[in-house]
Amino acid sequence: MSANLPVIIALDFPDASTTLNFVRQFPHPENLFCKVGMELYYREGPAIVRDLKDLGVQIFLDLKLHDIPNTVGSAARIIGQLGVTLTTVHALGGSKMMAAAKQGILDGAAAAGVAPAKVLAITQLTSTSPAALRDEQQIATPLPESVTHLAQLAAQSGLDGVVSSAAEVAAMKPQLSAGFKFITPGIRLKQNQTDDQVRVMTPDAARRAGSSGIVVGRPITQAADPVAAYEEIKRLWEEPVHE
Ligand SMILES: O=C(O)c1cc(=O)[nH]c(=O)n1[C@@H]1O[C@H](COP(=O)(O)O)[C@@H](O)[C@H]1O
Repeated sequence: MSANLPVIIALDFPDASTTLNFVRQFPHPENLFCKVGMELYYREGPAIVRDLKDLGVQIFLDLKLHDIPNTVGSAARIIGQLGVTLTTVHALGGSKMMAAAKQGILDGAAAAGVAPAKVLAITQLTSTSPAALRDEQQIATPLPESVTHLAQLAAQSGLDGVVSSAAEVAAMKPQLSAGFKFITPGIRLKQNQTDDQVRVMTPDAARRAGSSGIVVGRPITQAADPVAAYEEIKRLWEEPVHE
Protein backbone atom coordinates (compact mmCIF):
# COMPACT_ATOMS: atom_id res chain seq x y z
CA MET A 1 0.00 0.00 0.00
CA SER A 2 1.31 3.44 -0.88
CA ALA A 3 0.80 6.67 1.05
CA ASN A 4 -2.74 6.75 -0.31
CA LEU A 5 -5.65 6.85 2.13
CA PRO A 6 -7.76 3.73 2.75
CA VAL A 7 -11.13 3.48 0.95
CA ILE A 8 -13.45 6.00 2.66
CA ILE A 9 -16.99 4.64 3.23
CA ALA A 10 -19.72 7.31 3.02
CA LEU A 11 -22.06 6.58 5.94
CA ASP A 12 -25.12 8.17 4.34
CA PHE A 13 -27.57 6.67 6.83
CA PRO A 14 -30.55 8.31 8.58
CA ASP A 15 -29.57 7.70 12.19
CA ALA A 16 -26.96 6.50 14.67
CA SER A 17 -28.31 3.00 15.28
CA THR A 18 -28.40 2.13 11.55
CA THR A 19 -24.91 3.56 11.19
CA LEU A 20 -23.36 1.80 14.17
CA ASN A 21 -24.97 -1.55 13.23
CA PHE A 22 -23.52 -1.14 9.74
CA VAL A 23 -20.03 -0.41 11.05
CA ARG A 24 -20.12 -3.23 13.61
CA GLN A 25 -20.62 -5.87 10.90
CA PHE A 26 -17.01 -5.25 9.79
CA PRO A 27 -14.56 -7.53 11.60
CA HIS A 28 -12.14 -4.64 12.26
CA PRO A 29 -13.97 -1.29 12.54
CA GLU A 30 -10.71 0.16 13.88
CA ASN A 31 -9.26 -0.16 10.35
CA LEU A 32 -12.12 1.78 8.72
CA PHE A 33 -12.08 5.35 7.44
CA CYS A 34 -15.67 6.62 7.21
CA LYS A 35 -17.38 9.78 6.06
CA VAL A 36 -20.12 11.39 8.14
CA GLY A 37 -22.17 13.72 5.97
CA MET A 38 -24.97 16.20 6.43
CA GLU A 39 -27.86 13.75 6.85
CA LEU A 40 -26.28 11.85 9.73
CA TYR A 41 -24.66 14.87 11.38
CA TYR A 42 -27.80 17.02 11.24
CA ARG A 43 -29.69 14.17 12.94
CA GLU A 44 -27.14 13.05 15.51
CA GLY A 45 -24.68 15.93 15.98
CA PRO A 46 -21.21 15.47 17.46
CA ALA A 47 -22.32 12.34 19.39
CA ILE A 48 -22.09 10.23 16.21
CA VAL A 49 -18.50 11.36 15.70
CA ARG A 50 -17.66 10.34 19.27
CA ASP A 51 -19.44 6.97 18.92
CA LEU A 52 -17.58 6.13 15.72
CA LYS A 53 -14.27 7.28 17.20
CA ASP A 54 -14.92 5.01 20.18
CA LEU A 55 -15.00 2.09 17.69
CA GLY A 56 -11.63 3.27 16.38
CA VAL A 57 -13.03 4.59 13.08
CA GLN A 58 -11.16 7.45 11.41
CA ILE A 59 -13.57 10.24 10.44
CA PHE A 60 -14.06 12.47 7.41
CA LEU A 61 -16.67 15.02 8.56
CA ASP A 62 -18.15 16.31 5.32
CA LEU A 63 -20.31 19.36 6.08
CA LYS A 64 -19.35 21.40 2.97
CA LEU A 65 -19.32 24.81 4.66
CA HIS A 66 -20.19 27.73 2.37
CA ASP A 67 -20.97 31.11 3.96
CA ILE A 68 -19.26 34.42 4.74
CA PRO A 69 -15.71 34.06 6.14
CA ASN A 70 -16.65 35.02 9.72
CA THR A 71 -19.46 32.45 9.92
CA VAL A 72 -17.38 29.68 8.35
CA GLY A 73 -14.40 30.48 10.58
CA SER A 74 -16.58 30.24 13.71
CA ALA A 75 -18.18 26.96 12.58
CA ALA A 76 -14.76 25.54 11.70
CA ARG A 77 -13.52 26.32 15.22
CA ILE A 78 -16.23 24.01 16.56
CA ILE A 79 -15.43 21.28 14.01
CA GLY A 80 -11.73 21.62 14.84
CA GLN A 81 -12.44 20.51 18.40
CA LEU A 82 -13.94 17.17 17.32
CA GLY A 83 -10.66 15.48 16.39
CA VAL A 84 -11.74 14.38 12.91
CA THR A 85 -9.17 13.66 10.18
CA LEU A 86 -10.73 15.42 7.16
CA THR A 87 -13.40 18.08 6.66
CA THR A 88 -14.79 20.12 3.74
CA VAL A 89 -15.72 23.62 2.60
CA HIS A 90 -16.87 24.79 -0.84
CA ALA A 91 -14.09 26.41 -2.90
CA LEU A 92 -16.72 28.66 -4.48
CA GLY A 93 -17.01 30.41 -1.09
CA GLY A 94 -13.74 32.14 -2.04
CA SER A 95 -10.19 32.44 -0.80
CA LYS A 96 -10.97 34.50 2.32
CA MET A 97 -13.63 31.99 3.36
CA MET A 98 -11.26 29.04 2.81
CA ALA A 99 -8.48 30.74 4.80
CA ALA A 100 -10.94 31.47 7.62
CA ALA A 101 -11.98 27.80 7.64
CA LYS A 102 -8.39 26.62 7.89
CA GLN A 103 -7.63 29.06 10.71
CA GLY A 104 -10.80 28.05 12.55
CA ILE A 105 -9.84 24.37 12.37
CA LEU A 106 -6.34 25.12 13.68
CA ASP A 107 -7.69 27.26 16.53
CA GLY A 108 -10.35 24.72 17.51
CA ALA A 109 -7.89 21.83 17.44
CA ALA A 110 -5.35 23.76 19.53
CA ALA A 111 -8.03 24.66 22.10
CA ALA A 112 -9.12 21.02 22.39
CA GLY A 113 -5.59 19.60 22.29
CA VAL A 114 -6.33 17.37 19.26
CA ALA A 115 -4.64 17.01 15.86
CA PRO A 116 -6.12 19.49 13.34
CA ALA A 117 -8.33 18.11 10.56
CA LYS A 118 -7.07 18.50 7.02
CA VAL A 119 -9.37 20.88 5.16
CA LEU A 120 -10.50 19.94 1.65
CA ALA A 121 -12.20 22.22 -0.87
CA ILE A 122 -15.14 20.93 -2.88
CA THR A 123 -14.45 22.01 -6.46
CA GLN A 124 -17.28 21.02 -8.79
CA LEU A 125 -19.59 18.33 -7.39
CA THR A 126 -19.40 14.95 -9.13
CA SER A 127 -23.13 15.28 -9.83
CA THR A 128 -22.47 18.39 -11.97
CA SER A 129 -22.31 17.84 -15.72
CA PRO A 130 -20.38 20.09 -18.12
CA ALA A 131 -23.77 21.28 -19.45
CA ALA A 132 -25.00 22.23 -15.95
CA LEU A 133 -21.77 24.12 -15.29
CA ARG A 134 -22.28 26.10 -18.48
CA ASP A 135 -26.07 26.59 -18.45
CA GLU A 136 -26.98 26.65 -14.73
CA GLN A 137 -23.89 28.14 -13.11
CA GLN A 138 -23.11 30.14 -16.27
CA ILE A 139 -19.41 29.31 -15.93
CA ALA A 140 -17.94 29.40 -19.44
CA THR A 141 -14.64 27.78 -18.41
CA PRO A 142 -14.59 24.06 -19.29
CA LEU A 143 -15.20 21.83 -16.28
CA PRO A 144 -11.64 20.39 -15.90
CA GLU A 145 -10.12 23.88 -16.07
CA SER A 146 -12.64 25.17 -13.52
CA VAL A 147 -11.67 22.34 -11.15
CA THR A 148 -7.95 23.05 -11.61
CA HIS A 149 -8.47 26.76 -11.00
CA LEU A 150 -10.44 26.10 -7.79
CA ALA A 151 -7.77 23.64 -6.62
CA GLN A 152 -5.06 26.26 -7.11
CA LEU A 153 -7.18 28.80 -5.21
CA ALA A 154 -7.64 26.27 -2.40
CA ALA A 155 -3.89 25.65 -2.23
CA GLN A 156 -3.15 29.41 -2.17
CA SER A 157 -5.69 29.74 0.66
CA GLY A 158 -3.76 27.21 2.76
CA LEU A 159 -6.06 24.22 2.28
CA ASP A 160 -4.76 20.66 2.23
CA GLY A 161 -6.53 19.24 -0.80
CA VAL A 162 -9.63 19.08 -2.94
CA VAL A 163 -12.64 16.92 -3.67
CA SER A 164 -13.39 16.34 -7.35
CA SER A 165 -14.11 13.56 -9.78
CA ALA A 166 -11.12 11.31 -10.44
CA ALA A 167 -11.51 12.35 -14.08
CA GLU A 168 -9.96 15.76 -13.29
CA VAL A 169 -7.02 14.60 -11.15
CA ALA A 170 -4.43 13.79 -13.82
CA ALA A 171 -4.73 17.26 -15.38
CA MET A 172 -4.54 19.27 -12.15
CA LYS A 173 -2.04 17.22 -10.15
CA PRO A 174 1.14 18.50 -11.89
CA GLN A 175 0.06 22.07 -11.09
CA LEU A 176 -0.14 21.49 -7.33
CA SER A 177 2.55 20.77 -4.79
CA ALA A 178 3.42 17.30 -3.53
CA GLY A 179 1.33 16.39 -0.51
CA PHE A 180 -1.80 18.18 -1.76
CA LYS A 181 -4.68 15.65 -1.52
CA PHE A 182 -7.09 14.66 -4.28
CA ILE A 183 -10.13 12.94 -2.77
CA THR A 184 -12.51 11.51 -5.34
CA PRO A 185 -16.12 10.39 -4.84
CA GLY A 186 -18.30 9.27 -7.76
CA ILE A 187 -16.73 5.79 -7.62
CA ARG A 188 -18.59 2.93 -9.25
CA LEU A 189 -17.81 -0.65 -10.21
CA LYS A 190 -18.61 -1.40 -13.84
CA GLN A 191 -21.84 -3.23 -12.94
CA ASN A 192 -23.12 -0.48 -10.59
CA GLN A 193 -25.71 2.10 -11.64
CA THR A 194 -24.48 5.70 -11.50
CA ASP A 195 -27.46 6.96 -9.40
CA ASP A 196 -27.27 10.78 -9.21
CA GLN A 197 -23.54 10.87 -10.04
CA VAL A 198 -22.43 12.16 -13.45
CA ARG A 199 -18.60 12.06 -13.44
CA VAL A 200 -17.80 8.50 -12.29
CA MET A 201 -14.75 6.19 -12.34
CA THR A 202 -13.85 2.72 -11.11
CA PRO A 203 -11.55 2.38 -8.05
CA ASP A 204 -8.61 1.12 -10.11
CA ALA A 205 -9.02 3.87 -12.74
CA ALA A 206 -9.13 6.47 -9.94
CA ARG A 207 -5.93 5.07 -8.54
CA ARG A 208 -4.20 5.17 -11.94
CA ALA A 209 -5.43 8.74 -12.43
CA GLY A 210 -3.61 9.78 -9.23
CA SER A 211 -6.38 10.03 -6.61
CA SER A 212 -5.12 10.15 -3.03
CA GLY A 213 -8.35 8.68 -1.66
CA ILE A 214 -11.71 7.43 -2.90
CA VAL A 215 -15.10 7.96 -1.24
CA VAL A 216 -17.62 5.18 -1.80
CA GLY A 217 -21.19 5.15 -0.52
CA ARG A 218 -24.01 3.19 -2.14
CA PRO A 219 -21.85 0.57 -3.93
CA ILE A 220 -20.93 -0.57 -0.38
CA THR A 221 -23.84 0.53 1.83
CA GLN A 222 -26.58 -0.77 -0.50
CA ALA A 223 -24.75 -3.97 -1.48
CA ALA A 224 -26.27 -7.32 -0.54
CA ASP A 225 -22.99 -8.05 1.28
CA PRO A 226 -21.39 -4.71 2.29
CA VAL A 227 -18.25 -6.30 3.76
CA ALA A 228 -17.60 -8.26 0.53
CA ALA A 229 -18.28 -5.15 -1.58
CA TYR A 230 -15.85 -3.14 0.57
CA GLU A 231 -13.17 -5.83 0.27
CA GLU A 232 -13.55 -5.94 -3.53
CA ILE A 233 -13.32 -2.14 -3.84
CA LYS A 234 -10.34 -2.09 -1.45
CA ARG A 235 -8.61 -4.77 -3.53
CA LEU A 236 -9.11 -2.78 -6.75
CA TRP A 237 -8.03 0.48 -5.08
CA GLU A 238 -4.89 -1.00 -3.53
CA GLU A 239 -3.68 -3.21 -6.36
CA PRO A 240 -0.33 -2.06 -7.76
CA VAL A 241 -0.38 0.20 -10.79
CA HIS A 242 1.39 -1.43 -13.74
CA GLU A 243 2.66 1.30 -16.04
O1 LIG B 1 -17.77 15.80 -0.53
C1 LIG B 1 -18.06 14.69 -0.92
O2 LIG B 1 -17.72 13.70 -0.31
C2 LIG B 1 -18.73 14.57 -2.23
C3 LIG B 1 -18.41 15.51 -3.19
C4 LIG B 1 -18.82 15.33 -4.52
O3 LIG B 1 -18.51 16.11 -5.42
N1 LIG B 1 -19.59 14.24 -4.80
C5 LIG B 1 -19.96 13.32 -3.85
O4 LIG B 1 -20.64 12.34 -4.20
N2 LIG B 1 -19.59 13.51 -2.55
C6 LIG B 1 -20.04 12.58 -1.49
O5 LIG B 1 -19.57 11.27 -1.76
C7 LIG B 1 -20.56 10.30 -1.43
C8 LIG B 1 -20.86 9.51 -2.68
O6 LIG B 1 -21.83 8.53 -2.40
P1 LIG B 1 -22.22 7.41 -3.46
O7 LIG B 1 -22.64 8.13 -4.73
O8 LIG B 1 -23.34 6.70 -2.80
O9 LIG B 1 -20.98 6.57 -3.66
C9 LIG B 1 -21.77 11.06 -0.89
O10 LIG B 1 -21.69 11.00 0.53
C10 LIG B 1 -21.56 12.49 -1.35
O11 LIG B 1 -22.01 13.43 -0.39
